[in-house]
Amino acid sequence: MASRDTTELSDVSKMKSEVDGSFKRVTSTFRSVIEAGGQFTPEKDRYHLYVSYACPWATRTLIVRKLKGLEQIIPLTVVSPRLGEHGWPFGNVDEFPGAEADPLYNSNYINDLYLRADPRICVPVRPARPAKFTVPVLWDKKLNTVVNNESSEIIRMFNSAFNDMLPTDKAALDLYPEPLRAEIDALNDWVYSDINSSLTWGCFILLTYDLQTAFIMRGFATQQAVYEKAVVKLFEGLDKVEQILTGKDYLVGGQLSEADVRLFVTVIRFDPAYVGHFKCNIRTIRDGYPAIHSWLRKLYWTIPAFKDSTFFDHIKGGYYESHPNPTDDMAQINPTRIIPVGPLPHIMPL
Ligand SMILES: N[C@@H](CCC(=O)N[C@@H](CS)C(=O)NCC(=O)O)C(=O)O
Repeated sequence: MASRDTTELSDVSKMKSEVDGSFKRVTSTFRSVIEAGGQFTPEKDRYHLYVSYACPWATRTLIVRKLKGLEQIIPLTVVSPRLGEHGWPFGNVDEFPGAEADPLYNSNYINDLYLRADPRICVPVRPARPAKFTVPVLWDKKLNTVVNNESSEIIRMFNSAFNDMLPTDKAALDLYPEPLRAEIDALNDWVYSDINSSLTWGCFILLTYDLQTAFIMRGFATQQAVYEKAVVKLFEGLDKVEQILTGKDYLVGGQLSEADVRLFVTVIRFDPAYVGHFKCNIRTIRDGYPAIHSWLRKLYWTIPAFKDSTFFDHIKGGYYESHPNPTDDMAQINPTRIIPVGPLPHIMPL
């Protein structure tokens, strides 16, 4: 958990519209750590994970939970992908295949959980919705609070905090291995201080952040110039990933790491959602980036944690059907709510 706080670089909920149509971020709320001897100790069935399959950040936690075999230790609840004016609805409020009710408190919205944890956090951020309550949420059933709502930190906890309870092979799987940590931490530092600089070779985590940021900026940008700058930068980033992945199966150190997880959740959404919804259409992954496409398909088709955490109906529902309040700035992106059928298939075979 050593790396610097880069949350404000990744969290759509922390962004505020600027005059040029881009977005600015504010600081996160729940940043506790599960660790032996701490307030939140590693325990079976003490914690509960709330996610949306639509959300790339939440999907990071799903993939790592599954890779590490934490399904029996940390139960999961999936909300409806249709983010609305009251936030993320549970399945009892907005029926959607795969969306569930809240088994702990029968909440209507993810917001209810945040307010249960801290009634003071209902601070207006955008006029259309009174507050921003994000997924993923790692909830503590013992203290009735949010442990952490920052995916990059949750996946680090999942990577190591529960190892004593896991079978040897799962405990041995290290997605943040010691020899790579300095590199990853340095990258996060660089992102924190200089996100707008051009990308550096080998900055895998940085690149993931930058791609996510560019997607968001491009999608939400209301000004042509901001859009064009962001989309060009995004594709320059993809060009570099393409070179990095040429002849390789993984991003860092010849092994699966959190860098792959963090990039996968973005790239898997690219052709089905970002190309159309966010006008990210200079090239597609399937037609423009053979190395990325091969890496993507190998992860998806050969490692079940990746495929089992990917639900294209939720992804498309999330992007194309969310934000029904027409005054919400994000509602401007797809006011008709029509969901494109393609591309078919959503992911190509190996
Ligand atoms: N930094 C957070 C970002 C989480 C985030 O932005 N989640 C979005 C969905 S992709 C969300 O829940 N937004 C709620 C809203 O916009 O009201 C993380 O990585 O966990």
